Amino acid sequence: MDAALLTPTEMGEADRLTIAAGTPGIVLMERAAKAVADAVETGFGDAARIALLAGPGNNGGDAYAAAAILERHGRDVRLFHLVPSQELTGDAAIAAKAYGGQAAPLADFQPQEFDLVVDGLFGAGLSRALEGKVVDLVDQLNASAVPVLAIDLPSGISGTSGAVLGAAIEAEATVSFFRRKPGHLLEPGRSRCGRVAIADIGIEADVLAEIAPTSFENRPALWRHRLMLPTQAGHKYDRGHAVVFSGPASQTGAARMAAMAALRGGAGLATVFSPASAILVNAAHLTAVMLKRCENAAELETLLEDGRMNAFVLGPGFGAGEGARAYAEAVLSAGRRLVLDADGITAFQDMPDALFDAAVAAGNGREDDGPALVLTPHAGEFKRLFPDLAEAELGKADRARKAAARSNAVVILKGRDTVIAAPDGRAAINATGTAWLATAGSGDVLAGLVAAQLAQNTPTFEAACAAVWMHGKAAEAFGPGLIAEDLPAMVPKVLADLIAF
Ligand SMILES: NC(=O)C1=CN([C@@H]2O[C@H](COP(=O)(O)OP(=O)(O)OC[C@H]3O[C@@H](n4cnc5c(N)ncnc54)[C@H](OP(=O)(O)O)[C@@H]3O)[C@@H](O)[C@H]2O)[C@@H](O)CC1
Ligand SMILES: [K+]
Repeated sequence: MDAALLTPTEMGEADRLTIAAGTPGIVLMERAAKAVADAVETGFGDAARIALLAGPGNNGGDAYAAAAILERHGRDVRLFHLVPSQELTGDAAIAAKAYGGQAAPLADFQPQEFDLVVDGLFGAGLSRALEGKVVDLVDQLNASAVPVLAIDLPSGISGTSGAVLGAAIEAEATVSFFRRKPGHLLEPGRSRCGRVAIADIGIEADVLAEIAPTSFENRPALWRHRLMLPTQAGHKYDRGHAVVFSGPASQTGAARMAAMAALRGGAGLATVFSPASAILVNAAHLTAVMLKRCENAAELETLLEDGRMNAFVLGPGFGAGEGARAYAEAVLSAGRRLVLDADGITAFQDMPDALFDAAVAAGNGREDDGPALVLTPHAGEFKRLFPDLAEAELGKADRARKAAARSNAVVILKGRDTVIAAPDGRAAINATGTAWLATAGSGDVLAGLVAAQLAQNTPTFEAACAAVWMHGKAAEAFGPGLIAEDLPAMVPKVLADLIAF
């Protein structure tokens, strides 16, 4: 549960359970405020004049309590309130009463008079879009060069979806409590948060068992124990056999990159299935990866008789047309797990139900492994299979969750904040990677890395999560100037770190 993310509602539940177990809410607020004051001291120690903005709820209460601590530390603080303190209720009212320092209405706030602004306007309780004077204030603050430290979330960011509701503060740093929220990791929330620090305010991890969160940060803690890493005694066939379908002669590179990634990711063997016309081109480039002719569905049926070929990739550079549909359906009905990417996804745009039905049929009896199908769409490909979900007012995690449930597939919805979702409702949000990953062929390598895990019998959701994480780590390890071919070569280093983990 280390990787759990809590939605604002779930965080409220953690709060409620902790209070019910005997810790008063004001104590939690004091601890939250202490964490905020500590973050001011460590991150903004030389800020001479500090403004704290207090909203109408407990986020504002945290601001009052932090102002009191900073003042006791001798800092020059001034508090600006959205509503008069007499209108506050509960713990926020207690904190406001205890603060005896300077306070003024928010209308008097001028960002340029300060070296640091602490944002306690809205946090987990944001329930609608910001409007009116608050939007003007946010715009003015963002346009100023004054750094902002956000309490819990930058005001205006949804903790559930990371969306900007009306307008949102751009923070340099954010202090949150107990566990991250999805909005800290999903864009644009992630960028608005700046550096995120999570403070322990005395909420015990055992509340998570009762809350049963379904969102997670994609970290090794989530899947490391399910990974099948090679053992000394193992044989190459124990590590499975990944197969990648090649496109026609003019577009074979994508399949080879995916196959190389499958091998580097730990598959015992990798084979490219190539149409006859592309055999020579593929042969000229392959060494460790093997090559077999696969001209049509009938030939595929025969090739599928080799039961050791257990994980398939279809789509990278495959080309448009009906061939992809027949191949995908054949692989799934033969009980093999399939990563469907790029052209493989597009091939089903006019008949997504045919794919989903095949995945449901293949998924039966696979409870231990999870779904037989992995879909790896970017936003445009996602829209081809799930046009209604692409347009619905949903956060990215819920969008991917609904797609996974509908298709009975693990869905990797790609982007800077890639989400991996399973039909059972779990969703992991990835945070590894660099801007350099947005490069031609990067997705082909990812598909191969997923297949590497599937070949090694890692359950589908964990396989997808591990592959996405490694893909990002490989990019981080390489650094600037990355092209897709560089990624497989970085995988050994990423695996070494994982094994040492
Ligand atoms: N959970 C924990 O463990 C702990 C939580 N702590 C802290 O509590 C914070 C959550 O507090 P919270 O629930 O009071 O919500 P908060 O973010 O202050 O906002 C609610 C207020 O804003 C209002 N409002 C909403 N949207 C609005 C809009 N667009 N425009 C205008 N108004 C709007 C809303 O009005 P209403 O919707 O009721 O009409 C209500 O009055 C959390 O972020 C953390 O900082 C810590 O103290 C320690 C432990
Ligand atoms: K805030």
